[in-house]
Amino acid sequence: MTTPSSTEAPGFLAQHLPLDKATTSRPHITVTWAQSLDSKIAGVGGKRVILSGPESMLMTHWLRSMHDAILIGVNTLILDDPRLQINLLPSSLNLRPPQPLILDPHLRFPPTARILSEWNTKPLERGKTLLQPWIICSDQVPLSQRTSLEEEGARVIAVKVDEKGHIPPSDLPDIVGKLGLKSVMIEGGSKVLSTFLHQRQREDGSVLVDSVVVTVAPMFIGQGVGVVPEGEDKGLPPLRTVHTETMGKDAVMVCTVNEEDEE
Ligand SMILES: NC(=O)C1=CN([C@@H]2O[C@H](COP(=O)(O)OP(=O)(O)OC[C@H]3O[C@@H](n4cnc5c(N)ncnc54)[C@H](OP(=O)(O)O)[C@@H]3O)[C@@H](O)[C@H]2O)C=CC1
Ligand SMILES: Nc1nc(O)c(N)c(N[C@@H]2O[C@H](COP(=O)(O)O)[C@@H](O)[C@H]2O)n1
Repeated sequence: MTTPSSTEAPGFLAQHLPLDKATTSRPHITVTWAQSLDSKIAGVGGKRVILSGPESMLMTHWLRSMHDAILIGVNTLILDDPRLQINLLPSSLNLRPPQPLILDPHLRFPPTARILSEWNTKPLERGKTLLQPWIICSDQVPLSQRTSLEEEGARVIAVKVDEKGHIPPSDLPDIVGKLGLKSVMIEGGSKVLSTFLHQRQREDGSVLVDSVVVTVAPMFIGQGVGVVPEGEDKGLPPLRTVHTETMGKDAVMVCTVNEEDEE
């Protein structure tokens, strides 16, 4: 069993993930979540549940610190009002905070969201513990709406969407590459996890998702939000576990997508 250090990234993460925030031109994509034993990531109506114990939560903050950006869907932003920071790690390490990225095709982002209000009200923390929230929306959103959110302090990036109105997962490497980001940690929620796991390949034929890091907490949620939405459990990629670690009460699995493992 490992208790992660607050001054050094857990060795198993350093071994398998982009500690140096990736050096190649191909952005590294990690998909991660915390789940219960009955494969739920939140309670009824999307109510946030603290699944991770202190040890695995610290690991998640190390994982965040190892990526250039943290990406979530807009529902998670609205339901959880997350910080997406690395505040469990000591500030003396002077780690650059990861860039918050929100997938929000219709620009439903509430200007009251904590990641924006803290950016606006704590100017001395900018670049230290806080980065400006970047929101990726559809290029069909009227310019006036985009400008209005930019005036509130966010950066809005307009991109083409797919027939479902989603930001196409296969376009993400290109989108983040153009933004100068070399690695992205996708934290959820359920719909975003599902579309990214289902999109098996990049345009060059390589796997879209390089790493999957799952925290399994020894608890049952019962009714709630599944890792992927109901009915979307077909067509998920074969995973190969490259490391399992017990952290406090939780198990943390590091996996890769291995298409050749599929029967
Ligand atoms: N335990 C854990 O580790 C985590 C749990 N959660 C939980 O997840 C829940 C929210 O999940 P969920 O409701 O599924 O919502 P998501 O957070 O996955 O957001 C989904 C929305 O993102 C937009 N979107 C843009 N591009 C895409 C794309 N490619 N694929 C999917 N969606 C896209 C859509 O917005 P639009 O509808 O406007 O088109 C869509 O409805 C919350 O309850 C939260 O607590 C979240 C993160 C981690
Ligand atoms: N690793 C992990 N464990 C849990 O138990 C969780 N509920 C989550 N949720 C994710 O973390 C976000 C909240 O982040 P902050 O604490 O505000 O930094 C939440 O929105 C989910 O993405 N993760």
